[in-house]
Amino acid sequence: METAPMVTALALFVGVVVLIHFKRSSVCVFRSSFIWILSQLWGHRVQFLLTAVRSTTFATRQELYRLDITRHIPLHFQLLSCVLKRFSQHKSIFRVPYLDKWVVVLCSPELINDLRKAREEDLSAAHGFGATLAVNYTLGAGFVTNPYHVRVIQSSLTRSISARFTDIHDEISTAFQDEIKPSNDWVAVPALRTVLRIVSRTSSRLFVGIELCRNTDYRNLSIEFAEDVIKRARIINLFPDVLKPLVGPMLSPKPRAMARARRHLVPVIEERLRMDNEYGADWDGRPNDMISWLLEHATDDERTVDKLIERILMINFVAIHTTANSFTQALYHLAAAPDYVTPLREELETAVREDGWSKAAMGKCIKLDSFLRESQRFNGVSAINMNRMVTNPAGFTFSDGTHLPHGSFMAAATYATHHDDAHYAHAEVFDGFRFARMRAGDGGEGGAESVKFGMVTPDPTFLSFGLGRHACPGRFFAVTELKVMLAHTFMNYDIKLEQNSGIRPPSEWFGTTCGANRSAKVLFRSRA
Ligand code: HEM
Repeated sequence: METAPMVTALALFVGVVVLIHFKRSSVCVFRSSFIWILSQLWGHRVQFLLTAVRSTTFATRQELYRLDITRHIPLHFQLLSCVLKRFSQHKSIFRVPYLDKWVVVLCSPELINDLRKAREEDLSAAHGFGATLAVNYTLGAGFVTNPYHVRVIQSSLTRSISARFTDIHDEISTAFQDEIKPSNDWVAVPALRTVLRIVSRTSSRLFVGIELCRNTDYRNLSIEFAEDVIKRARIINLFPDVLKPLVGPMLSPKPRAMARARRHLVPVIEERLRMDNEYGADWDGRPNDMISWLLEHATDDERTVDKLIERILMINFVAIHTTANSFTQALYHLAAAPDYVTPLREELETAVREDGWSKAAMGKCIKLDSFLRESQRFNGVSAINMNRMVTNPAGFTFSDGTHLPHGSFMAAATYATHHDDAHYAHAEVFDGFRFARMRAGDGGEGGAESVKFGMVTPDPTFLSFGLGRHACPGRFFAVTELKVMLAHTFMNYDIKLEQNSGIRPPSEWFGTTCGANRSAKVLFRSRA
């Protein structure tokens, strides 16, 4: 009985806090939800009309952003992706409402270059990722406060790709054989789920060794944790900051994932720590894997079993789904356009004849590299990349004079940049060897030596891996994995789409995220 007034008071308090929090950002959210429902019912004309009215109001209220009425469209989820895909192809800057904040979108190479050149103390990537992924409650605060895993990936992992190439190739071959049994008949394979298992095994072979990478529960944990982080972060971000410490721990996917990971990783890490403490970091037979690399860079407070497990979960999070989605998209492209297969096979056969299956051979496969880069250009994993927050109390001013205040969030319009005819001829057409031709024509320097237009080389018109100091440090490993997987596929199988229609299964958009089609199957048949 006595608790009733307290519960009512608490409910009122929470209600008021939520209202205050949502006062600014969610007026637009409610309005855009309303617009969305209307547009579902009566078509897109209503949506444009209401949006235009709303944009005018906004423009007169605030002078912060230069607005283009037809392009400043406040929407989220499906509409958000629609906006970011179709309406940001212009040389400007505009902002869109997420459920929890406004995000300023940069649409020209000049503005994106400003973002690339900005000092860390002006624009923070860590705060950008941190807020988007609610890291304090999902991955762990260390992802932002002490991101030493970035150095580990940049240096130790990237340096070890050649030395561990045989393991990468072996794990990919074995995983394909386990997942897609050799058969003279066509076998339908659910593409994305299968690829996720292959990528998870391959990454884990380098990260934690052959035994664990083939353990079904460990493999499922690596896949499921990343999915949980994304889902939970979206929910946690719906709450105002003041309530996050309350709901964050309740919704956190970390405790369950840690408990599950401990079962597999504790013995391995304890033994490694024991050996390192006894013999230093140079003992014979010390595995050349992620655990060793982390220990080489970790400060004392990070050298505990739990902290190392947490770090491995973080690395799995950034490494597995990105690569699996990218590969599945490329696989769909290849299955939909089998004419690419013969030139790809010929190129690979020549390279392997000269260098065997090695990193050097992969480096010589310019057409393969081009095909993968074009697939990234065409789909990517997100409509916007390079999330940053303005951390300078004085705000941030772009080279064109646009000023954003402290606390603003921004990102680069990747999809729109990639699909702009000003940057790519016939940008809406998938042209697998586009970059191979560009590379050959690169001032006569073309061929394997030229890194320009190569898959791992970001530039202001190719943003799949970001750009500048925070460009994806795992891209060298990811690209090696992607090349070996695609090469293994076309050398060992014939592939086609289920209906043999030549139409690539459409990507699935959720807000700004672009995923490979989850339900499509690809047919595989072993080559004679
Ligand atoms: C095809 C696969 C991949 C794609 C498309 C991709 C894409 C990206 C993008 C767009 C960013 C943000 C860059 C920016 O903000 O400027 C990023 C950051 C990052 N990626 Fe990747 N990534 C991939 C694979 C990997 C792999 C395999 C690893 C690790 C082994 C990895 C580790 C990271 C890390 C640690 C960051 C944060 C970098 C920082 O904070 O400075 N990624 N990635």
